[in-house]
Amino acid sequence: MINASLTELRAALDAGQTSSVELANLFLDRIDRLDGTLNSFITVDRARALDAARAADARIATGSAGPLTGIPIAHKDVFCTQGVLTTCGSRMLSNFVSPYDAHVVELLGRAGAVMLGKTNMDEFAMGSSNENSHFGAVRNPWNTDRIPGGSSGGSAAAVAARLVPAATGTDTGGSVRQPAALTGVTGIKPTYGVVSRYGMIAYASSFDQAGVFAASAEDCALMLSAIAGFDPRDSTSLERPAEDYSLALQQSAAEPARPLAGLRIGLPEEFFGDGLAADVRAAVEAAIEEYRRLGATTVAVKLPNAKLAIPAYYVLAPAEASSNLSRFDGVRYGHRAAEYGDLDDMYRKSRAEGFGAEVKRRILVGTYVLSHGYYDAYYLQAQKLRRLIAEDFRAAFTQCDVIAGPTSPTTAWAIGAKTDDPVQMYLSDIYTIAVNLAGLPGLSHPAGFGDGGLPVGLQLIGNYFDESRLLGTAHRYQQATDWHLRRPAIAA
Ligand SMILES: NC(=O)C[C@H](N)C(=O)O
Repeated sequence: MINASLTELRAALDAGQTSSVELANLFLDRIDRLDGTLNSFITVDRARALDAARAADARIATGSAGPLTGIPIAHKDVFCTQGVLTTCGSRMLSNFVSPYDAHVVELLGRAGAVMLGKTNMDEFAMGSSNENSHFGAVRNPWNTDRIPGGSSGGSAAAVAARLVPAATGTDTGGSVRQPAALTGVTGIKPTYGVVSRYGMIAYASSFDQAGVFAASAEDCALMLSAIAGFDPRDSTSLERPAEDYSLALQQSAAEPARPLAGLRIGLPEEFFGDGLAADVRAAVEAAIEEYRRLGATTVAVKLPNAKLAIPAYYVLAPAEASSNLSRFDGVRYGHRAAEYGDLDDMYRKSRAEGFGAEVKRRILVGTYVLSHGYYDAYYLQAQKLRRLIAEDFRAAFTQCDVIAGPTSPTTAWAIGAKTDDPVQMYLSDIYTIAVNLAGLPGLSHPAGFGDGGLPVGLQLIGNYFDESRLLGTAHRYQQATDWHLRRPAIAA
């Protein structure tokens, strides 16, 4: 049961072969047993999970279950959960209990999914390795000396280790796709505006987008269908009719032996240049060969400004973060220094104590690039680069339907290997961040293994609102391959 797909779990629940309470206990017991090593959860709420599971079982008994009713899930600790701790991986919010649910939490709750707990993450989603959490580093289930990627590393590691069958994440600059790649699971970040940001603690609001992790594209489609759709409480939520992303997966192919016939895959030369590790390149090229075998054609495309994505992002995201994080002042909620003089001293001490080093670095950078005299030189320039990068993708999509390449230039590195070098850390998102700058959807799926048996991910990038095509493409690949079914020993 621990390796079952969401569809298989649904069938087992509906047939009475298992119950939601049984499933919740099964996965909660795994968390108890294994998460001491992985540290993928910040909060586990057994009592609440079992209450929700009992309610799900009652609903299943009446025949009114939806696709996710009774299925255990976990939420990244960036999503507000009423009555349950929401820390965002920070000391600043280590005592924060939200008075309301995030939109994503509300929708999955309404669908009857059973939240087991909240997953570990880089503080305020700032990081690419999950070493920036106030609650300690998360370990990669494939090799516990390695990082799982970040910032949604807790969700990715928990799904990879089968502590939970599916989980939510957020992707501001790669935070769903990169950890999905490094832990060997499937993850999708939809088009900016497809999922409401209401109740998702803001980092860089023009980039922040919720996404999901699961073993397969098929499972991700079920999760994404549950959380996508217009929400008037988020001003950037798009007024589009809700989509059922599973439908695209069910369509039968005109040519069964070549189910991807007609699909044009763009391969950007910039994604296969210097800096790409040989083992990752080999796995990704083999996966692309498989795509060709399935009927797709490949075409060389150019993203000439993609190399500027990291510098642009690391101006814009900190700028937005410096504004968003100004709300954490110790007055209404969050950490407040125990001793202080006047009000300014209280602010200063509360923020100095509440935020970790990377968060402080970004607040400083963000404040600097927005300041008088530097705004034009940095912030405005970065906005222009953002436009150029989006324009590159627009041009590429006149030649192809999806873009493919590696998700991450390397496999998971050793814990501590990049903590002293923030630029090296930032560069690990070299292939993912351009997608956030453009607001496009992106997916990462397992595509084999590199040196040391560490997972490699392949990234598929789609045009705006092409989530169905991304999921459908990955699904065809997964029907023909079994990388997504491989599990680390911890899940055997
Ligand atoms: N939040 C993210 O998407 C992670 C990205 N590496 C960052 O630190 O900003």
